[in-house]
Amino acid sequence: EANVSRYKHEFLEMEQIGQGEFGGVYKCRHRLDGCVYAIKKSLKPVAGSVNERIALNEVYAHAVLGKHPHVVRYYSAWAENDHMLIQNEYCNGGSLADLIEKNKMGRKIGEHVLKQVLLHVAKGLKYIHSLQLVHMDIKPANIFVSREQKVNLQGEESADDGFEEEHVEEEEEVTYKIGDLGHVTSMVNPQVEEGDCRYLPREILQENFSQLPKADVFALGLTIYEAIRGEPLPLNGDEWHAIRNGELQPLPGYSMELQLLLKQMVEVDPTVRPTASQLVYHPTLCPATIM
Ligand SMILES: Cn1cc(CCO)c2c3c(c(-c4ccccc4Cl)cc21)C(=O)NC3=O
Repeated sequence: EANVSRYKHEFLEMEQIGQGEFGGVYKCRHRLDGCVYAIKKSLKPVAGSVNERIALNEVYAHAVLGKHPHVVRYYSAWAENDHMLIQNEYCNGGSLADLIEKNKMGRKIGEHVLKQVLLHVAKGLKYIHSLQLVHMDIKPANIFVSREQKVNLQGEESADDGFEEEHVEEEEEVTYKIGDLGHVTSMVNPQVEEGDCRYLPREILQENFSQLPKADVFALGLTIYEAIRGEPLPLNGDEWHAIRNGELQPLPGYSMELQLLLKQMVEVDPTVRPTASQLVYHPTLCPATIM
């Protein structure tokens, strides 16, 4: 009936973790499986509207993109009482935008952290692009962080002769995941709903959709550039165009190889930008093989 709510019936709402014109995002515990999920609750879009296309894009994309360590996992979506709800994997470490915000005051985000972000998101993009899909809204707010305590008992595999010191090592494993698939579209017959213009390459604005995967690479390049500088990117104007002419500010304190890679990723000509696959195997990002 109209007012039976699956949301209330199946989930315990713990806290609101996001707010937008679309509605809200909530951290919820499933009453049956006891797991925590992120649930976005938005007003049901008007049939035939752009918002409906974005909402359907998101669910179709999640259904196709299934399970990947660097793409936020989808569980379910449903409609109730004029609302649309989508239940996703909860990432407990906030978003990259939160990390940038936190580092505004304090010390800068370390190069090794940024290389991890770049590598993980490139792996997620490689997977998305391998399915002939493109994300089209890569930006700090759509990269989520999962932190897990990894406890590995040393000596457990050796014969337990009673003399082995049980050595427990606490280490935290951080995983970066691509979220918010509302702008995902097909590479083949694209229905491009432009993402955030701060991360949009010029060719997309000019409706040249011949190299869509390179738009994701461009947006990832500017995402890392912003994480380094800690300054918001321009929405328009001369500074917006300067960046699209490949003019990036020097980034003191970061290696030349990383700065060159970022410049390559935001190249004017999309064919010059590396593919996600080339990024995954890029020597700058691959942990140096100890000779
Ligand atoms: C604002 N906000 C904060 C978080 C938690 C980060 O620690 C968050 C998540 C998601 C989403 C989200 C984005 C787009 C569509 C659906 C969802 Cl659930 C939004 C989120 C999502 O899919 N998974 C999240 O953890």
